[in-house]
Amino acid sequence: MALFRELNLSDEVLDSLEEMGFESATAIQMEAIPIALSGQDLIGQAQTGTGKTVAFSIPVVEAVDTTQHNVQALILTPTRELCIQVAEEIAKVGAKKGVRVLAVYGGHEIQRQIRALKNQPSVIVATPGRLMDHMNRRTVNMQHVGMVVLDEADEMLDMGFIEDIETILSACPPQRQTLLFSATIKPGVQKLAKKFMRDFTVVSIKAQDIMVPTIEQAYYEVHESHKLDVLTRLLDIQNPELAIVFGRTRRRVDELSNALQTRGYLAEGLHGDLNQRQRDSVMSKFRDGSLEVLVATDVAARGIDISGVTHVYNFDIPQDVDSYVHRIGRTGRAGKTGIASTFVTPREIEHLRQIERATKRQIERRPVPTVIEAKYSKQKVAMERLLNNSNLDNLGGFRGLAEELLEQQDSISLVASAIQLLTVNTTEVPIELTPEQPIRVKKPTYRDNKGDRHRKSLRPNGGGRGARR
Ligand SMILES: Nc1ncnc2c1ncn2[C@@H]1O[C@H](COP(=O)(O)OP(=O)(O)OP(=O)(O)O)[C@@H](O)[C@H]1O
Ligand SMILES: [Mg+2]
Repeated sequence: MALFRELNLSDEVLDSLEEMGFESATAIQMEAIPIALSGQDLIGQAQTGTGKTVAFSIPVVEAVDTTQHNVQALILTPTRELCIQVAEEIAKVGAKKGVRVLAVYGGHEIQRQIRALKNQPSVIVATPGRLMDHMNRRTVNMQHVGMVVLDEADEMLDMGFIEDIETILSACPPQRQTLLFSATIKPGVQKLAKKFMRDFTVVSIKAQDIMVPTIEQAYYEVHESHKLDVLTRLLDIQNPELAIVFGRTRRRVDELSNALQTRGYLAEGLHGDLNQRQRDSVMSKFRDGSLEVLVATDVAARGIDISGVTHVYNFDIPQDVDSYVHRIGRTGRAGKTGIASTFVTPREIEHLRQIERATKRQIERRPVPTVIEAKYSKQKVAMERLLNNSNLDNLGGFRGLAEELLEQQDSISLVASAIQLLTVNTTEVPIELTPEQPIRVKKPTYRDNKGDRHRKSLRPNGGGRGARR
């Protein structure tokens, strides 16, 4: 590993990186940063969670001239949550240099964005739809944009976004530098990218290494009607710090998050039908740990970086391989370990095999855990909670209460009763979810402006920007 100090960066950027706790550069950072600093166009592909954001944030920050008051760099992201996250990361890298960064995304009050744009931030991070809105209102000036980054580039050049991207790029100066990043860049994307880029360099990891080695992958063969029970058993047994559960549709996410709440889990849903305030609130609760389970559509599949996510569950098997790679990549980030479990109905086994072939990794089949195993795990967790209660030496008034109880009952019965109460079994409260159709054939998908994925066949009047609005 190379140190950032060896990469010829400005003192301000080095100071910021130190503040962030980063000393050595990851592989993609080591390779991509010098190329980007030399002014060349670049496609950067590296596994999920390996620091692509910093790999483009550093060249962005180095390129900014803070004495100029205009927009000099533009970063595009496919979802609002990622837009906010990337803007925060660039602001951190640019902190010592005093780089001003603005996140411009849909669902956020537009007048406030217009006022903020008038202050001429140096860097804009945007979702395409909202940026186009500002372009149409002439509330953003892109004449001085010297650098454009497409994060999740393959997704951005996918059919749902491509027209917006073309419009945005043609509003930027042609001599600008263009950087593309994603964990999944297929040759088709490179071909398409030629349209937007000058002579470009590709920095890429080998195809067989696409899967992050620190993510343990397993699947469970489960009938549709049995998925909820299996999920709650796994949650009890695996006891994640934070978990993301992916469902196929918005309805699925709503039903599943309600069901998990009913069964006593701190769970909430995230999808494109929620308003932005709800989306922000769910994300901030998940980030600060007051929510343990985030139930989401593919809107949370790409780029989202939350360090405590130890487990990912594909409640519904993802539509395609890329979605699988990105979804499970929400765990096992920055060298940490993670566990990804996928539920597969009997008719979807062939689809799972396709994913295995494409990722060149066998996904281990695991037996569905039983009620007894789940119960035993819950009891173990309860016992650990009693034993490791950090207040054990400082129970004050509770000791008096305990003495009072011990006058009436023997100690074993009382502790047993405490364990029982701590493991109240809400886990198997019967709840019915609306079944989802099994996935069999692979169909192209598109993404609407709320960030959710749809089958192409559902798309009204066959395409174009209009269909997403
Ligand atoms: N040089 C570094 N040293 C230590 N940690 C780092 C370094 N660079 C980035 N990180 C951390 O690694 C985590 C993952 O980074 P990032 O979100 O940029 O991954 P990514 O490659 O963009 O993944 P994805 O493909 O899922 O978007 C972040 O928490 C980030 O702060
Ligand atoms: Mg990323």
